[in-house]
Amino acid sequence: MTFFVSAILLGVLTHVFFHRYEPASASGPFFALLLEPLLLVLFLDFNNASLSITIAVAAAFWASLVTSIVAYRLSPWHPLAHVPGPVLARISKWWSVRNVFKGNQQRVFKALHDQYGECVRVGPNEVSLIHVDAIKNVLGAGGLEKGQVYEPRVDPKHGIRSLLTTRRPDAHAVRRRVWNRALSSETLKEFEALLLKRVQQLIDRLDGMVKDGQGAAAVDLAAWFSYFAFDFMGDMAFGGGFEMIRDGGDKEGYWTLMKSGAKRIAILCQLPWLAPMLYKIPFLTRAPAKLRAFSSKCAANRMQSGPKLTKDLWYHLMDEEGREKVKPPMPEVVADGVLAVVAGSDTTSVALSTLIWCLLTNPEIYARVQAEVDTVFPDVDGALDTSKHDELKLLSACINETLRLFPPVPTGGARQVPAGEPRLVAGTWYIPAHTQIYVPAYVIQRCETYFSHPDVFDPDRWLRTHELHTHTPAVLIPFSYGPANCVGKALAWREMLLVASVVIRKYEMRFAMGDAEKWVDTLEDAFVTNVRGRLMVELRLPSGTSVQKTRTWMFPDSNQRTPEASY
Ligand code: HEM
Repeated sequence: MTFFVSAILLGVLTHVFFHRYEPASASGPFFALLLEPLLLVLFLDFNNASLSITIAVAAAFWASLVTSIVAYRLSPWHPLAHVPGPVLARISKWWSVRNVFKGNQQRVFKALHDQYGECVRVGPNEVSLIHVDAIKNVLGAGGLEKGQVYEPRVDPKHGIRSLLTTRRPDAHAVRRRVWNRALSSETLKEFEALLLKRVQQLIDRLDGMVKDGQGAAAVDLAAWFSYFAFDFMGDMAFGGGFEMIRDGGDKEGYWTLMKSGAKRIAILCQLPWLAPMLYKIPFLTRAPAKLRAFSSKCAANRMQSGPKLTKDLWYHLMDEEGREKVKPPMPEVVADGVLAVVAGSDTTSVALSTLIWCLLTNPEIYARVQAEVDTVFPDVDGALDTSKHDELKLLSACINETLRLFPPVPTGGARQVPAGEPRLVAGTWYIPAHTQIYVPAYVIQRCETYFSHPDVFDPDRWLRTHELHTHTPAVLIPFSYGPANCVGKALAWREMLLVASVVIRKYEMRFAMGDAEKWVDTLEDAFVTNVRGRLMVELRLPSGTSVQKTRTWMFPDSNQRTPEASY
């Protein structure tokens, strides 16, 4: 009897201890939980200790520990007791792991907000908040710092942080200064030659397929947009290295590696305390290590070759111009190069794919956009002229509306309330210290409080001059908000407008498969959206257009032909 009472007491005490001194890694607690029952048995009755008694004591200890944790998390004494949410989410993080594993976190969060309201408890110490003021107070300057959820994204072997995982605001601001310079409106012009080269290559490949299909071809546009965005970001970050458009797929396997890694990391982010332990398992670190080795090789090549067609992102991040007092450390620049490829490729390609999907499911709007693009670019070759992007009002509205309905980063990372008093974050919501707060773009942008008919694709809501309906542009946050918002926003807009207008100007499009309307249901929330389904679209040249003719596009700015040989 003494054994069991002691085991139960020890279970409760262990919970109190770990609650007070929360461990950063699971390895300490893991061994403590294994050893404690054994030590208890030896301590209470060293002479009569046996395996069966130890097992029974361990079972009582663990049961008491779990009961104590669950009871506390559900109790009215928990600091988040005032926030409603599903029981499983309040009890354990494994509920979130399941959602991320299934890839439907954004849809689950949406359903929960529909059920419980603007603030929902989505984890034992986590809330999701969709109040307009939370955008400024959580994500804005002077808001909250990035939460623990970012820790598993840090290079496990060397502890090197990228810009994204630099959580301390002062350190982040220092690194961000270099990035801001790298992706300013002036440098955007510099990158245009690289961008146009890849757009030309993409169109050449699509043209080739259309020609082979004698005027029409069914292609997986989502895949080709991915190849384009990945190759382009490889050019930007490392002066080249990826050739997916040329190969028509992922011959080298690095794209697949990144994608599978992205999902695994998204899952681990739900269990930041478990990550240091899991990262000791070689099987789990093999993929990131391979990726790191490849990135380092690309970086070394780039160092040797210098910038190719024009100054690239590496040029600025490595400060090859010599503007910083202290040169950025090479490992950090490599980490930022990988970040650029990860952050800048799938986001942009998903946005382009969902845009085309939205247009094809709304034929009237598609016809209007087509008319606009044809008017702005009367000559098909002129669609590469980025100086006319300001005239693409309806296309820009369609991109805004696509990013509203399908933000490529649907939930994003959480911010964390610092130690101390509860913080008034928005409305009447006081959120206690150490709580992680999500402001999910997918949910807030589809909230009826902020937009009329929020689930309808209605680009005109961005064009109306006098508003009859509810319209709150302040909650459009596909690029996040504040000092850690997307630094590549202007570049992403340039890419999206360019590729979309070229494709729309050049081809007539329609779904090539019967059930293509369900394609958006295959979009997974793995931090950045993961496209699982194929977006099969039939591309057809308008009658009277020849493939040959359109293959001689010129670069409007540089007057330079595409260097075919370099593909
Ligand atoms: C449609 C395209 C894009 C969307 C929707 C998008 C969205 C976002 C979002 C939501 C964040 C914040 C993530 C967080 O707080 O955890 C972010 C950060 C970031 N994005 Fe983008 N992004 C896009 C394209 C790009 C491009 C083309 C680049 C080019 C390099 C880029 C580079 C970055 C970087 C470096 C960060 C980290 C910023 C920081 O922590 O200060 N993104 N992006």
